[in-house]
Amino acid sequence: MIMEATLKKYFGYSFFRPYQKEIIEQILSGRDSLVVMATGSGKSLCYQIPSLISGKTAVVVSPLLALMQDQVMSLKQRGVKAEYIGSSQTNSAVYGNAESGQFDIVYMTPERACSLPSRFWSNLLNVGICLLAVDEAHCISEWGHDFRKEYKQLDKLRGILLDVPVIALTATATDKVRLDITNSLEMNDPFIAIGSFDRENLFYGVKCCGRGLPLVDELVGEVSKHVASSSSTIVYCTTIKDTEQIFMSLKEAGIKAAIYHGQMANKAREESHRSFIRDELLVMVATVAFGMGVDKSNIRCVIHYGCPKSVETYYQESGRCGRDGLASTCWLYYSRSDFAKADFYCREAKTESHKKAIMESLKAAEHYCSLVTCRRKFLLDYFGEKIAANNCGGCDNCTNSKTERDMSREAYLLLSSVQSSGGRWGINMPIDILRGSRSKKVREFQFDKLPLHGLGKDHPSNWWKALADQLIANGYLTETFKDIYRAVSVSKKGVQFLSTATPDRQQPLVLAVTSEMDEGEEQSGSGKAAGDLQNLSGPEWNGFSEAEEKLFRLLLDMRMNLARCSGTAPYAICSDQTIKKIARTRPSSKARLAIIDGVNQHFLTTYGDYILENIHLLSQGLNLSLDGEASIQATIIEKKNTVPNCQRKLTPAKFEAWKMWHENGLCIQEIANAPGRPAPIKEQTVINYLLEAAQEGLEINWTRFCVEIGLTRMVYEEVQDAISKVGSREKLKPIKDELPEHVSYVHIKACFTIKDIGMSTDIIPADLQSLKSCENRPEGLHLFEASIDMGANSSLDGNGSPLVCPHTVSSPKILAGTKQPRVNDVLIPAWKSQKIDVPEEGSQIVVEATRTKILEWLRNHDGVALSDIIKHFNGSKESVIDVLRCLESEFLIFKKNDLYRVL
Ligand SMILES: Nc1ncnc2c1ncn2[C@@H]1O[C@H](COP(=O)(O)OP(=O)(O)OP(=O)(O)O)[C@@H](O)[C@H]1O
Repeated sequence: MIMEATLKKYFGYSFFRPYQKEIIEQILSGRDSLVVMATGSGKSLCYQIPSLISGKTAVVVSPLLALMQDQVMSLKQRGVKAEYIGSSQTNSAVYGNAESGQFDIVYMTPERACSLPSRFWSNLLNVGICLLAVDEAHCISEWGHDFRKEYKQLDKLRGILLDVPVIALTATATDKVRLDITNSLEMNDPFIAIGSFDRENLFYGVKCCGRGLPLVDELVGEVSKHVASSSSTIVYCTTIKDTEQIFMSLKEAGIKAAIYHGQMANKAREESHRSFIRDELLVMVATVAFGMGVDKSNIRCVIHYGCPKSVETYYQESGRCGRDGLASTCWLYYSRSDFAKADFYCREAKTESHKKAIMESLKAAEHYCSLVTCRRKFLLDYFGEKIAANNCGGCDNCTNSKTERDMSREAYLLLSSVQSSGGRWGINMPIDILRGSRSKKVREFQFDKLPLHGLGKDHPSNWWKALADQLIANGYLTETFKDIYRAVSVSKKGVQFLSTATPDRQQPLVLAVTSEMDEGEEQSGSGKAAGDLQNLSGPEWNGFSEAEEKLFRLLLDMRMNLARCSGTAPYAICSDQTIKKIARTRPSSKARLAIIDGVNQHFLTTYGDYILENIHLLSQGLNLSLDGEASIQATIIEKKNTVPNCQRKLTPAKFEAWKMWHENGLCIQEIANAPGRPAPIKEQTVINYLLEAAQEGLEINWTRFCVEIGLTRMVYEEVQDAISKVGSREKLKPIKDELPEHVSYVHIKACFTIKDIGMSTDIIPADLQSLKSCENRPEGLHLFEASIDMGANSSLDGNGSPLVCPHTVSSPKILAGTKQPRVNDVLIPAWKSQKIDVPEEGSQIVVEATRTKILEWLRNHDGVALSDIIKHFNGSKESVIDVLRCLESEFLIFKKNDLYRVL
């Protein structure tokens, strides 16, 4: 319980993401842990929360000072006592305070950690260390892509910090690297958590500058689009020269950008970093020296200018956008000449095997560039994660309509040319032969005498290279490396193809016409991708009205001002995601502001009043009502298909069930027992019908549906966790086995549907008690009596889950002297409220519901339902709820599983 309370208090979140809770539990129990989870998946919380719970210091080893400073800045904005020890630390008291355990979290580099005197450690041990975290732990391994020898020496600390659990964290680690980490840190039976690498909110796209496309112009256009919408972009270049060139091109186009590379002075680099993370400059043009662990959560786009050196680095660098979970884009711009940079990348290699590893990495990155299939699938596959679907809907290859055609003749020519030239050259030689080159080499080997010579003149060289990529990807050609040189030969599959072919007849071979091949076709344009991004962002933001969009922008400006006044970065105050939620719900009180995801105690107490005042004024100016979630919910629903023309795929029984629920407003239970049926059907069957209707695109008021089946956001998160653990959705049973009893198959199926049709989880009530039931009724239906449910209109589905029929409840007994509950009052779901026994008039002494009294009473009771609180305070429901809301917003109490507790 304390874990959730701590999460909300300091970070403002109501739910843990997959694995976070288990990892924290393991660390708190003293067990070493290795965490391999995607960039932005929330690894940091795993070492931050244990310290806040245990009251002991967490020591975090992190590779870069800039990264530590960012982390410390963000943590301070959350009310966490954090500091770093390092050369740029200007506060001389930090060292002493750290040693005496004054901080929750202390950051330091590996060099610093290994050079601190043993007295520091023994003093800190005396006051208490809860963990030693090694962030970016792949730096330990020579097999990792950022090897740092200082990381190798961290094992020294194990001898000093006896019994202190070590947690190593990284976003990318192959099996070899994982083993290196656990061995090097002398981990003892570590708990290993490996999360999914899928970043669902990221769109992946590649652009190639075949046909002399003005790539830089294209890039400038893309960046200016993001600047226009006030969002941040990183452009990664492979060389300092490119970095300067792109920086200048942006400047010429009037785009202000920061620049960052290794030849700049430290101070200038720091200034660039600072102005980018504080949103003073929205674009950063940098070499890959920039960004390890950059914490800025609102980067909307990462562009790579030039093919990266490996898939690992690409995944990590591109993953720096969209850390707040909002839709973001990763573009890779490359030209074929990038593929000839092997010697540039190999210059650091000291051994043959290292050179080989670099070449293999480069080959994989090139493969990513020339893919014609799903890019997400490729990336996940690369990290050993299998997905069944071939179309992710979130990459250029899956969203652009692909042209395919039979290329058997061209394939025949290329394969023959490779074979005739002996299969020992790179792809350029066979292509030169086909294109009729009379170069010295061609003549020297008499390839100009081959019958194929000149037969491929019709296509430019890059056309043939694009075909070669596909033949390699499809296994007709094999590419091997010798030193930094590559050789292409015909594979077994290719030989088979050739053996059945003649110059005039070949077996059909249908391949994609890539942008490099199709000269008449437009390149996959950024305009298209922008549309695709909308799909990724989910319906919640598409439901923004113009006025709400304006409010969102104004609130971003307000956050910028707050950040400037507080000397911090805007994202450290709260994420864009949280601002969007505020713009959407427009809370009128602190209590309502507090329940928004991302709003923590520090934020509420420091900025709460100011923000509420602004929301009030700005909403008034824009003619927006406060507490507007319901109206937005309606907008979202309106946006969905309201015309039930999807009847076509539903059987009459299913469509009828949907109509009864949606149009006639009957609840699930009523539909199951509808008069006129020869025999009642199971409620579970009705639910399945409704879910199928939703999948067919019919409108469903999800909030109402969730209330009826008892699905809360917590249950949804639990189901997502279970899916991650099981690793597949194919079978329900293993997922159900991972879940607590109260989560039924019905819940699991509903979660699947919500996710599959791309609904935002915001439509799922955070808790059922605080729902305003009438807002969830279909338009024009007012069957619900304004009443507290005292009746027994609850029933169980096939799995023992409560089903609630909110509007078929009996009238409550209302105490004289208390106010009649209004339409918008809190609904107590039937199954929760059955045991409420509202006292008869005058039968009890009235206990006044004041802050102090409620707080004191809760202190003496561990976990109390709202109904029992109301009962104790003599049913004076309205004031009880008001007081509870206040106490909740002040983080004095919290609610979990519908029970109130003191924090
Ligand atoms: N339980 C949660 N609910 C909502 N947001 C969360 C949760 N946990 C973390 N986040 C947010 O997700 C974002 C990324 O988290 P974090 O910085 O910990 O990622 P990370 O895995 O350490 O990434 P990297 O590998 O890049 O360092 C942050 O903005 C963080 O506040």
